Amino acid sequence: MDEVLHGHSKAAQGPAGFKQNEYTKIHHVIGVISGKGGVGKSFVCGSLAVELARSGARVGILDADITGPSIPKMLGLAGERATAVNDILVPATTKGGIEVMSANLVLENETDPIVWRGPVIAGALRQFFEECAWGELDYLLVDMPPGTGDVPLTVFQSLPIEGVVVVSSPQDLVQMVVGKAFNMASMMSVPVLGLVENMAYVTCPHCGEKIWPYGPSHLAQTADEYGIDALGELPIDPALAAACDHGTLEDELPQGFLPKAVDAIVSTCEFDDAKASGAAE
Ligand SMILES: Nc1ncnc2c1ncn2[C@@H]1O[C@H](COP(=O)(O)OP(=O)(O)OP(=O)(O)O)[C@@H](O)[C@H]1O
Repeated sequence: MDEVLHGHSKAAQGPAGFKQNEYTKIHHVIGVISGKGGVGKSFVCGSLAVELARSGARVGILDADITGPSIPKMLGLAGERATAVNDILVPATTKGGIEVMSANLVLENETDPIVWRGPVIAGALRQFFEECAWGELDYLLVDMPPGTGDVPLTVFQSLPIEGVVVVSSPQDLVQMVVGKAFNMASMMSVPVLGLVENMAYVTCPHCGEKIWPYGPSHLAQTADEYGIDALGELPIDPALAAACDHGTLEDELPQGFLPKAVDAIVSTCEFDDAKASGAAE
């Protein structure tokens, strides 16, 4: 029974890992996950991509949140379509150079609901990775489906994810929803790079005072409990909510918005590169 609930290894459990094609050279795949929906996971994923791209990295986002895709809109790609050349998909590119593949970029109509069952979703994910010409990317960020169900499990099993950033709301820190995300990553043997608390506070537009509507942050305490890094608290910022709605996040995101999370990704990937080149010598 324990084996059924907790599994053992990727190889023992699920679909074979997706492979890169001849048009793709992705150096690092990083997931952004949350224990449940609506905590701002896509917002954090988009913000990380913007910051990495601003630093000069080649960045793509695979929007694995197939039934609730929100990446294209926040990055100004609403109404855009991915193209296809000889059955190979070509991602859409934002004006800042971030490549994006998302269900919303292949639907005839963006408001069409996606009512696909698990195996169809898994097929779409495979296409987005294996049949997509990503080119050379330093980082492919994967906006994971929320929660800990069938689809996130498929993503963990199929994509070569090197590490995940966990996004949480203030309430989730208290209600231990973070534990579900953390445990899922652990079961899949994927390192957790750290925890970001989204929507933790608001800044008074008049005096600049930080107001904590949900009480003092539990970020450090929760991160400690799981032995992972606390990657910072993010504000509720109406200007950024509007930027997501208007597709201008690339322009509006303040410089250095989530520096610890960006550093965690970059340093983990550098460490993995060093390990790989050491092993090759
Ligand atoms: N810190 C923030 N400040 C202002 N608006 C935010 C913030 N975080 C998220 N939002 C807004 O909240 C909405 C939901 O965010 P988002 O789509 O990132 O959630 P999600 O966790 O990915 O949802 P789901 O997993 O259910 O798809 C978006 O419209 C986004 O613009």
